[in-house]
Amino acid sequence: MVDEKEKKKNENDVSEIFASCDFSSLGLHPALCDQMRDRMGYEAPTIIQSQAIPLILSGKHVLVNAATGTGKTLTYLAPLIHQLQNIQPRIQRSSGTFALVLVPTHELCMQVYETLQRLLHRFHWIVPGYIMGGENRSKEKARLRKGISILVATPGRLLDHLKHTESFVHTNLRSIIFDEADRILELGFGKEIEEIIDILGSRHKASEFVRQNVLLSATLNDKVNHLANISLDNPVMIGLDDNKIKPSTKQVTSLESAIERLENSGKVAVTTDGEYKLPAQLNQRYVKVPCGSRLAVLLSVLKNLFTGEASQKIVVFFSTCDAVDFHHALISQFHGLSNSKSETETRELFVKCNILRLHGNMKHEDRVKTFNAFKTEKSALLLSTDVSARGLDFPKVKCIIQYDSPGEATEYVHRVGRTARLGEKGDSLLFLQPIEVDYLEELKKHGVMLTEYPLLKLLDSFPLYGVKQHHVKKFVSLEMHPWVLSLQKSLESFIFTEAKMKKLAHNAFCSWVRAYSAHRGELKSIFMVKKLHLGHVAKSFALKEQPSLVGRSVQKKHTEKRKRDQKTLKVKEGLKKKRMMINEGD
Ligand SMILES: Nc1ncnc2c1ncn2[C@@H]1O[C@H](COP(=O)(O)OP(=O)(O)OP(=O)(O)O)[C@@H](O)[C@H]1O
Repeated sequence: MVDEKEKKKNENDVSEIFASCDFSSLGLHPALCDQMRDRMGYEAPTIIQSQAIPLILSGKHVLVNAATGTGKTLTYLAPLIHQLQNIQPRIQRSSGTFALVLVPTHELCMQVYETLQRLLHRFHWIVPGYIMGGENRSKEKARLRKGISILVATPGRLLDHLKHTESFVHTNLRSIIFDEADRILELGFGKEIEEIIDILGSRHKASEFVRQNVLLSATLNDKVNHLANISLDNPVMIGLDDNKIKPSTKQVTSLESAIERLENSGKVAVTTDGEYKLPAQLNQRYVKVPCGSRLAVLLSVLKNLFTGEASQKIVVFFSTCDAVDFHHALISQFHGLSNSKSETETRELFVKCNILRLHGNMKHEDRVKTFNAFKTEKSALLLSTDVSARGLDFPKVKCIIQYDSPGEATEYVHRVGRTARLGEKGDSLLFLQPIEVDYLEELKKHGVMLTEYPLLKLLDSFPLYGVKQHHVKKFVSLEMHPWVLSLQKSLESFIFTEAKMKKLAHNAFCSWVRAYSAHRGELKSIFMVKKLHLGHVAKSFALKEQPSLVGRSVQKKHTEKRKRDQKTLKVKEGLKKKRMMINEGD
């Protein structure tokens, strides 16, 4: 009976992801369809693919908004390949670049290139290639001189070659794809993109060809408007709800409910206040942890996950590169509770796992190594900044932990989107301090709802001196939980005795505070740096003492301001806090 229910549920999940047609019915070349089915295992198109591929094939400018992990890469690559293989006589390397795919990060660049290579298996005359920051420029120049038919690129490096590589032929360019369009702009590539579009020709006519441009993301928002308006001509919108597009001119029905065409002016205006699409099978939770206990709780959650199941793939997101480095070093070396009774226990790592790290300050080759390793490993823990948040398709990731909050709701959506891809199950856990819980309201505005993680139950399950916590004593607050206290003490002693670790902790502390104060706009009222207790922040890096930030005067000012603000808040929050404490102890 249970099996039947589960089967029915899986069938429903599948019907929400895949369309009930096959690739050939979308108008794609039979050899491409065979390649996708026989070599890549793609039996049927996803719903977004079935909607967008015919439109892209028709040559229209298209704006695609679809949940993470629904196959947007194939949505644009398959029609590109179909269009290029159709050109007679066959295109030649010497004719240069016919299609350009712009992506925000190195890793996404490699990933799209790899998919492209596999798709082109039966079309050897169409040459794929990539250029990106960190790679050897002269080797790239040589490849461009030989000719790349479909070029995947990051914006900075592309602009560099457009300006300085004379042998780069782009007069035949027919399509530009902006994958993760909003992120390209968020990373500050707006000017580069404008210059690129300037050099490559307007959206209307590049040379004798009509240019087709396509923009895609799981979170199209008003940052994209400018880019859409300079690059798209009378675009078709796919997957955008009516309330995300202004002005909306048309009543939509059936298939058209997902396709809204702006007919009056061809201008795009996407609003930010709409709901984001998240995978329905994603189990989203949050955990409320006071700042000083964050590290102990993170390690406890990880220990539990890696002890519970033999193979686990988990990504933990941090706000800074220094924080990634510190936690990576700590988890790779920390052996557990110093006052634990068992010798063997202390010889084992506290969190036993294969640990990897990824961030923008790493050497390009190391980034590539990590990216490939995490893709192929069956069980691993990846600590990362937002460099992994966009578009990366690591197979079988079971859980996403956002240890440092993401800021914009869009980033939340992309981070959790690294799991629960293409109908698979996945969990996510967002860490929030009690002073940050209003962030849940911010997420709610975008239709993102989270339930609370049963943290005390988890902490109670850890044996301390051989006795399970619930046999010891009831307590009221999380900070005073014997397991947390004991773990925190061990972490602090470990850092205190290791000079290298202490240095990493100091750096991580400083950059974390800087990142915290850099929250933008409305989020500043949720993530208020002046509400932070820097001593507690230091504890979250296992530091016994708070390191100097940028000089005593700034620190003093901060403390005075915090004290003043705290006085005012005290009365208001007193009652609320008491209630919270009692609830926590219940
Ligand atoms: N029709 C299909 N059938 C089976 N698998 C598919 C199909 N289309 C794509 N996939 C696979 O689905 C996974 C997710 O695809 P992709 O990375 O393109 O998603 P996405 O929508 O771009 O996600 P994100 O928004 O996170 O970038 C990939 O592993 C891809 O190979």
